[in-house]
Amino acid sequence: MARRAGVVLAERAPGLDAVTRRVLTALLARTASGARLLVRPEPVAGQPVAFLVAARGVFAVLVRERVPEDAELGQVVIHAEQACAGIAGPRGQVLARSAVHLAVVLGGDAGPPRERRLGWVLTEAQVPELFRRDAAHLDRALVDSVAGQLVERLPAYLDLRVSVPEKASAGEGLLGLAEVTEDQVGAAQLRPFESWLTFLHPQQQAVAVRNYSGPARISGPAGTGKTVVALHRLRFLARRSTGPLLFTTFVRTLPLVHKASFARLAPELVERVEFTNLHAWAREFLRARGHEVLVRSSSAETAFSRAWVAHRLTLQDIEDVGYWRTEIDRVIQGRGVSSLAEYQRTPRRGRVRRLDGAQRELVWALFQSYQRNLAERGLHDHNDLIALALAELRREPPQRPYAAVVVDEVQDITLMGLRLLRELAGDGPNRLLLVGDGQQQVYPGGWRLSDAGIPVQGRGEILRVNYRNRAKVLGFAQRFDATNQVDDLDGAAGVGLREVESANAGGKIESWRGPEAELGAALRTALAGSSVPHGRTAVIVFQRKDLDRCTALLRSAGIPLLRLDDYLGAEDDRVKVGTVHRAKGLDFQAVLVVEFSARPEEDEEQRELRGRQQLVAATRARDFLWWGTAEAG
Ligand SMILES: Nc1ncnc2c1ncn2[C@@H]1O[C@H](COP(=O)(O)OP(=O)(O)OP(=O)(O)O)[C@@H](O)[C@H]1O
Repeated sequence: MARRAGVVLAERAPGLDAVTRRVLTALLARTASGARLLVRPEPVAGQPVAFLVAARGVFAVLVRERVPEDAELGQVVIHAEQACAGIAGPRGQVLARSAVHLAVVLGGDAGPPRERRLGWVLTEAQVPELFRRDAAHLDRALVDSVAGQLVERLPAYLDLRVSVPEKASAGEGLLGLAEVTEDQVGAAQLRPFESWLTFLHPQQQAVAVRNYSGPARISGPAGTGKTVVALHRLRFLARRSTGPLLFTTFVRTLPLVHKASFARLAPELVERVEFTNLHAWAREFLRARGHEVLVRSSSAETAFSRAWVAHRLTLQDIEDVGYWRTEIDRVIQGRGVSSLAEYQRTPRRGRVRRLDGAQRELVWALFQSYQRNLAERGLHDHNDLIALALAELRREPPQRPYAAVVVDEVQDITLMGLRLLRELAGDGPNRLLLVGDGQQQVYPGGWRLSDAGIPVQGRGEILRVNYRNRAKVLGFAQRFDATNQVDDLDGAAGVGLREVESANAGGKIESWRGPEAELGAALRTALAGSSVPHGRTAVIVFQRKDLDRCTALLRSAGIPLLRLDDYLGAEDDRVKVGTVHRAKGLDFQAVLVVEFSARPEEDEEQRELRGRQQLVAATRARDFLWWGTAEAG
């Protein structure tokens, strides 16, 4: 195949230098197994010598002896992005600007790559990397469709191909066959085809590359691609800046799952971006500044329980212990309230029960006693981590500021967390991006971005097309959209799940209701009857204790499990199982939701919170949603 490719190139592009011809020969040989190559026979400065469209994406190719200066690379990137702008994909989408990669192939005995900001830098021996099948973004039909559109736009480039001859000579035939087989084996091992890596809705694309003069916010209901846009935008920002970038959320495991996605989208940039949850970031930052902060959840719980014993008599008739734990966690500490007088004036957004002055005094006394108990043992809790990091940051800003900070699932971060992020990112253009959906808030206690001094007027975007859930799944989930007004995270009206447009038809829903004793059998039947592999299926519950019950049932049925607490996005054969708090931000091809019907009486706030949690659980399913309700007794 290589020989044929060499002949074709010599005939059609005789003016290429020897190194370029050698590299392009290797690329052209791959067109026999489905890739496409457009070659510029007379290379021009500032433009790629070829465009390669392969399963891994679209590459603008440069062949050089050493890595060119950034100015030239930047010019090539812009040329390539312009050439590809508006290329149509499936379902009304367009080729994402960030799906166009630059590949600089270093011919001869080039030293190690110097800089990878603007593209991939490969030696000749590394060229097969461009064809790795475990990272496929495009199937064959899409490769042809994209290449066909590029051919129309680039008349100066030749559309060159070689094909596997029907009666190949021994050597060539074997090579061709080996490549074809490699493609087929690779295809069988692929993750489900992930079109978001390459194609965006025109509105998603616009948001991914817009220039914002200050902090910006992306909101929109579940499954509208907020995280997808955030990742594409990270790539866009990383290419146009130097220095580190930060992607963070409240949930511990989520940043690592998204890091794996980003590595598929922008392998050349993954080292530039730090993916970490906010508490881990704060702990590391304090450690680097010489402050070891001891946080142990179990000790904090003990400190709180001791405080509760002392104040129970005054507070338990108003609300139960969990309510007051949340009041301290999300309102007092979460908002950084530092005195009783301030607490008396504090708006308690998201909390339905009103508290008068005398009641607030009682809560404050409980809080103080909790603080004393922690201090006596030299301990801190998670909220202290954020407060201490904020104070340290204000005392001395970081030596190497982040070029950009992206915050996902922002609705569950506390007000203090937001202040920390604002301080960290600063106010400059494109430095802070907040992504979230008020409708999916699974912890009570709210804020407006303006409370944290984050102005986003004119820089708020709302996404409205749901790409995740097939129509039937979406229809089922919409029943949980009971809130009449959805907050856009800044006090104005947002968009609810009922208002989204669905991008995917079909889907399957099953529901089950029965005695708890039969839940194990019902789960087994649902799993056995589902055509979705176990590894792409999740079981979601609402509380920790329900998790233990379901885990035990599934284990006793011999079903291999992985807790969502330990799930980092890697593919395997185990059913994922976890609470809705851990399932946030994720999705699975099939989801089995288990609810236990026996619940203590709920007030309005708890009912609303439960509705939001149900909405989050249901919208995690892409194709198949099973909803089980187990009745006590
Ligand atoms: N442009 C796109 N093309 C194809 N699929 C897409 C696109 N955008 C999003 N998706 C699909 O929708 C899923 C949901 O996207 P994403 O997680 O970004 O949504 P989200 O708005 O952050 O959701 P949630 O708020 O529920 O966590 C993705 O995993 C992807 O499969």
